[in-house]
Amino acid sequence: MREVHVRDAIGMRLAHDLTRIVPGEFKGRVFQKGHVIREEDIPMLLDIGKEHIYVLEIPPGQLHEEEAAIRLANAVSGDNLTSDGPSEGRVDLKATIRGLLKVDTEALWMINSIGELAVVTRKTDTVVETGAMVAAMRAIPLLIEEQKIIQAETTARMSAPVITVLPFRHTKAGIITTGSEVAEGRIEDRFGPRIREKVAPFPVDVLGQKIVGDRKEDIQTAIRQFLAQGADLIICTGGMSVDPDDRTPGAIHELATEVVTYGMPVLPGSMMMLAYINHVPVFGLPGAVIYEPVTAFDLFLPKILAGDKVTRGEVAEMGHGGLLK
Ligand SMILES: Nc1nc2c(c(=O)[nH]1)N[C@H]1C(S)=C(S)[C@@H](COP(=O)(O)OP(=O)(O)OC[C@H]3O[C@@H](n4cnc5c(N)ncnc54)[C@H](O)[C@@H]3O)O[C@H]1N2
Ligand code: MOO
Repeated sequence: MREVHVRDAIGMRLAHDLTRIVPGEFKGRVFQKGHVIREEDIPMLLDIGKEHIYVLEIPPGQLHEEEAAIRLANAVSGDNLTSDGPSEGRVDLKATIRGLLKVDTEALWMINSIGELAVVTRKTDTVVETGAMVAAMRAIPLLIEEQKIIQAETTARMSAPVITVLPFRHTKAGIITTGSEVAEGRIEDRFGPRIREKVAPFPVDVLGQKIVGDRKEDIQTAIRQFLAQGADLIICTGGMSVDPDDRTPGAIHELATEVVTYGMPVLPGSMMMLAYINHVPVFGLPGAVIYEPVTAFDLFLPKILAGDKVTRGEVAEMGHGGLLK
């Protein structure tokens, strides 16, 4: 901090907040710490009795925490985000839509390894509401080496973007329910209502539900019919485990252009299948989805509805933290 005459302080930063008091009318902050003094501020400064003020001296090659936070936010922010601040040296990123938060976790790790700065996010692949705070960032010291921010900016540019929110797409879904016990009316179908409940928070139109038995050909005919109707998501239920009547995985497998996985390191829901027929994702949901409140299906559904392609690598990573129950 250095003491300077106000007339010499133009372009310098205030070292602390300045308060004005007008009896009966006003008491509060008129200039904020870090504020860059402009020519037009001088009359007000003199009005509140400040002929001399303390300014922050920023040596070349250093950045004030607020500028550092603003630059970090600009560097990491992708689509559907707005920034808020700086306040107390921190800039926040908020979602401007309801969607799926995507964080490039590797780039984030690299940025946070630079030191003396912090970029903090919610977990990637979480559903975020409009207006929700999804990330916050700051420099740790009041003055930070500009080189560190440049390094963060370079890392962010290579991964573009580090943080983004994907919108949920308008999706037409077809439900195919297998199982002779349901087709023959021995038990009441519980899967249809369950899936409608799971997709309700998203822009999904359910084209319909086809109740088929355990014949592979019937499951495949139902899949083809939904594709012909323009379905961009197909959800098959039941018949996913090891019994002779469990024909769903085979039926999907034969029609699929890509099977991402049959079985995954998540419990409950480990017998789930995810495949693609061209660009249309196809789920095979195990019985556990009707019984358990949260399963593998809940982890994958938002990604699929945001059009985020699921890879085998991501599936394998889910074992860590995949014990949901
Ligand atoms: N020996 C093994 N047994 C089981 C395995 C395994 O790997 N080896 N996996 C277990 C897991 S995990 C699950 S989950 C379950 C269920 O898997 P399925 O998807 O094959 O389910 P189903 O056999 O078709 O049905 C199980 C149960 O749920 C009832 N069900 C099915 N669909 C409906 C419906 N639409 N509405 C109402 N109820 C429905 C069905 O009647 C059965 O009672 O397998 C474990 N076992
Ligand atoms: O597929 Mo089962 O859902 O792991 O319980």
